[in-house]
Amino acid sequence: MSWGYTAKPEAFMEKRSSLYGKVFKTHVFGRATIVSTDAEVSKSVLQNDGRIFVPYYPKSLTMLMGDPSILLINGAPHRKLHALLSSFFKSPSLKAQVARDMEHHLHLSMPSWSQRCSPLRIQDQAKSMAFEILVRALMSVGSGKDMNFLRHEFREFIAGLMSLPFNLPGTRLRKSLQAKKRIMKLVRQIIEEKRKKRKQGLNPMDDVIDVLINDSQQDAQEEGNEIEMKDDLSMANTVIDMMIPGEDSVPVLITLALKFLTDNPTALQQMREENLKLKRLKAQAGEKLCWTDYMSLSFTQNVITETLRIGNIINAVMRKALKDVEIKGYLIPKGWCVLTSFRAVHLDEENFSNPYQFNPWRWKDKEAGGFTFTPFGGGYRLCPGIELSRLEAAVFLHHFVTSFSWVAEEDSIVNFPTVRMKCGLPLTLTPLPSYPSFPSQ
Ligand code: HEM
Repeated sequence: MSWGYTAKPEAFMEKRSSLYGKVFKTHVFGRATIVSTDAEVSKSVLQNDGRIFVPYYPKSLTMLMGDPSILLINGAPHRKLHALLSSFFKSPSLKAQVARDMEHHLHLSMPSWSQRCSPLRIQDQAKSMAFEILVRALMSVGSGKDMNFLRHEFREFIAGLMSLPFNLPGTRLRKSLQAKKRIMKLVRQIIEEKRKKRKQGLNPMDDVIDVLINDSQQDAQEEGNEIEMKDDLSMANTVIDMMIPGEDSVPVLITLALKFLTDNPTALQQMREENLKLKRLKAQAGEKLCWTDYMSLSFTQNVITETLRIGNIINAVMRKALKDVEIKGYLIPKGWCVLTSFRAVHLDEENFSNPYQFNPWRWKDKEAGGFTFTPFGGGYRLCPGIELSRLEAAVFLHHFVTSFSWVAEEDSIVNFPTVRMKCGLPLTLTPLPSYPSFPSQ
């Protein structure tokens, strides 16, 4: 853990890899653990479904996750839920909504940013926007009382994810569990209202709750069962647990991209030119930007890819072996944990030349895939939010780099327990001649 707080946490891995090879034994959170910094071994671990490896999280986290939770379930129920969510998150209608939502939030916020005398903490702004967009995609709650309630309670809930696992009055974990109960109550009310509307013949597919209700109704019909209360409970749990990986990662991606661009003026200039060109073309054609336009900005996408590689928003994932298993000559004994370090692979010179250099050009004409590049994990648990995350970041970055130039205050990246900018990346902004970004709104 002490390595985690340094600027180079992978030095923990490098030291041991140099002594024992790319796969070695150690203790993480007090558990006997095998660490893999080898892309091939990590690939095999990630590609194995719940028969050999199951997800492993610190105890406080599992106590806060629901039962069942997408992050913990295995086998056929997991595959079904993962497929449902992935196809919803990939749908063009959701992407169009997410792009519009992000534009809307920027449209409301940017005028006040351009007039500020004090620096703007970009991480806080991105966080607030990404939270609202996520909640809308999950349960169609818009800005207002319920959104503020969810924001407050969710903050209280996640504060306990990495706490001591004691559920006693006054402990951090107990406070987080209580916050989760309050969120559950609201989410269950939303589910009930949606069910009532369905009885009146309305069957929208606007958000994750709609997708889950639809699925539970189909199951019930096929099996000739009544919808049970436990269906709504597990649905509420699924929705809340999806907020855990979804909430913080996109704003950190946006903030890190701006940090790396600040440090690399040539990359910033190329990205600004690419985005200004698109903006001019659209203005000449009298058209608004749509989600496919943002995704077609190749250099911007390369900046996002390189930010994911070097930023390592999710450093690693852990699995527990259910039986003895041998991978590439290494024995992983039953009951042991495996930590697949994405960070070590992304920063390994064997996989990327000058790995510590932010170099978006390395991705020119190159697929951002394979098992040496796994910011979104891989195999059965590959993040369903991949495309949405890239889209949100691209929309934010488009409007930001074409509207402002900036000077950044001194700040540094923190890598533990989660990746973020220590001071939220304070920027002093100057509007560019191309500002405002939303002439047509
Ligand atoms: C930059 C942004 C993001 C990064 C880097 C990221 C990374 C990851 C990684 C590494 C995993 C794999 C975990 C494992 O193997 O145990 C994962 C899973 C997951 N992510 Fe993301 N994520 C991002 C954004 C999102 C968003 C926006 C959502 C939207 C709701 C989301 C929802 C999920 C879910 C539900 C899972 C669990 C999938 C499963 O276990 O089947 N993520 N994410």
